[in-house]
Amino acid sequence: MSELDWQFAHSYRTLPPRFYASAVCAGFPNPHVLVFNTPLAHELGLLADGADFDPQTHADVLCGNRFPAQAHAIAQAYAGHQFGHFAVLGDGRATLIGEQRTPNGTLADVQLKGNGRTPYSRRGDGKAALAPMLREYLISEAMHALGIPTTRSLAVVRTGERVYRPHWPDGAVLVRTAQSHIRVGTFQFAALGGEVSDVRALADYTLARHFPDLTPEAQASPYCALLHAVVARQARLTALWQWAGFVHGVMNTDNSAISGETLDYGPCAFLDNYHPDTVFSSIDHHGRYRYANQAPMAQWNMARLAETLLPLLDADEHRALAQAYAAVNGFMPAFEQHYRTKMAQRLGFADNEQAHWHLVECLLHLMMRHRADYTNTFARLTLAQSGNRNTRLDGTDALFAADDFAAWHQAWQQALQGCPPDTVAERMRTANPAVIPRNAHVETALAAAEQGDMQPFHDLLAVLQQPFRHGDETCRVYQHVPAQDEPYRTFCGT
Ligand SMILES: Nc1ncnc2c1ncn2[C@@H]1O[C@H](COP(=O)(O)OP(=O)(O)OP(=O)(O)O)[C@@H](O)[C@H]1O
Repeated sequence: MSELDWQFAHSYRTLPPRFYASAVCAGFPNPHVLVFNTPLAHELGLLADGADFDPQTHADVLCGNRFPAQAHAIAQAYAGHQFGHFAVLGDGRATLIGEQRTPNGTLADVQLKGNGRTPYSRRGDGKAALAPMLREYLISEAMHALGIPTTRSLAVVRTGERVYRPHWPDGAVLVRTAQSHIRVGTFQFAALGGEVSDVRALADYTLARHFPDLTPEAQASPYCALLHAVVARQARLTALWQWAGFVHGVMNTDNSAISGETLDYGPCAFLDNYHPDTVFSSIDHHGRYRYANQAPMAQWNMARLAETLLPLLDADEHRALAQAYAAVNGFMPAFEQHYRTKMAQRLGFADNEQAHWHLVECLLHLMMRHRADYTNTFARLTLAQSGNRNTRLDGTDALFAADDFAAWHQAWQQALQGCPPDTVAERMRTANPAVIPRNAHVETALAAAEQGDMQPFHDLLAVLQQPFRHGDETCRVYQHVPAQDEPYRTFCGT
């Protein structure tokens, strides 16, 4: 039976000691591995291809009861603006056990989430409940399959103890991997002590780890280049969220990853019917992180990052500010470019010229007016364009029967004239997912898992791992849109 081949680096520990604290092993009574991501283990170099592996024999390591011999477990310090209010935070329920050297030469953080208290836990228990950890596994893997940069999920381990939450649910640990867990909030933490040398140390570390082409050795203005590079990644990420109809729900600066990966799957969810004001988080009373506000909020987070870098940008305050403004102001044009291109592809266009974008805008407006389902509308158009004209999908009937939609459809088909139909259909099939992790289906799978039945979870996961299989019968079950009482707001726990 194979072992997991941990090849750890501990580069984060080269930062000044105030950036982290040592973490200790957990003592869970009866850990049981519920789900293990074998393909990801291969990608990370943890398992050889074809290896005979039983994750159960690694339950103690995967839940944090025992650290691998090569581990130097730490909790990372960070700060963050949470719903606009600044707080000093840190991993209160997470432990970085090491940075795995992957076969392609990069480092990937291996972090346990929910494995108990750390020096940053404040009054929290450091634990996590089963359903939210399985939810993070499911949605992060769905995001990955959709081509959206994200932290990944290696395993979920039920710990064998109950945690103090409503209904005393089972406790669990998620094993999460990431290009890194450096956050905008990590830079805010670095700047907090007032030592420019701390910000410089973190910036240099970030450059070396994520942007090796931009290091001080390679660039005249490495810190300005770093800011531009992070802005570019965040702009692309946010555009992909908008394209997919993903509402992150808690875009605090401590959840904004410098790597440009989606981080923290607490109150997130995907749109059912299209409406720009959709909010899923029950604590987001003013809609700060509503669907339509995600790009401005991501840009706001970039401004917070820029503030921390000001002393490194230029000795002259005005010149530093000018550089910061220029970088942060680059967010919206980059976002628009990515978003419009992806949305034009949804309608089969290769480019996002104004006339094509106008068609997208008009369709979104019609979808809002007719309360049409976002994903299913594009999936139905895709099937129709592929010659499958009679396929009806939930949440699209009112739209497709409307006169204003017929006029739009005619204009769209006219715009497509001259484009090879097969190319258009193929472009649409790859730009429009057939399935997304709809809240209702996710909740059903999690409820079954809480009762000890993991089959619905695995069935849903299998479909989400191949989201572009239009017309597939298995997909159809998950294209069903259950009736909603609340039109635009859904509540989901974290
Ligand atoms: N049960 C808990 N015990 C201790 N600290 C906690 C607990 N739950 C959350 N925290 C801490 O509260 C802060 C905000 O929590 P949030 O839910 O945004 O993060 P998270 O989901 O725990 O972690 P991440 O952002 O890494 O996914 C973080 O510093 C987190 O570590």
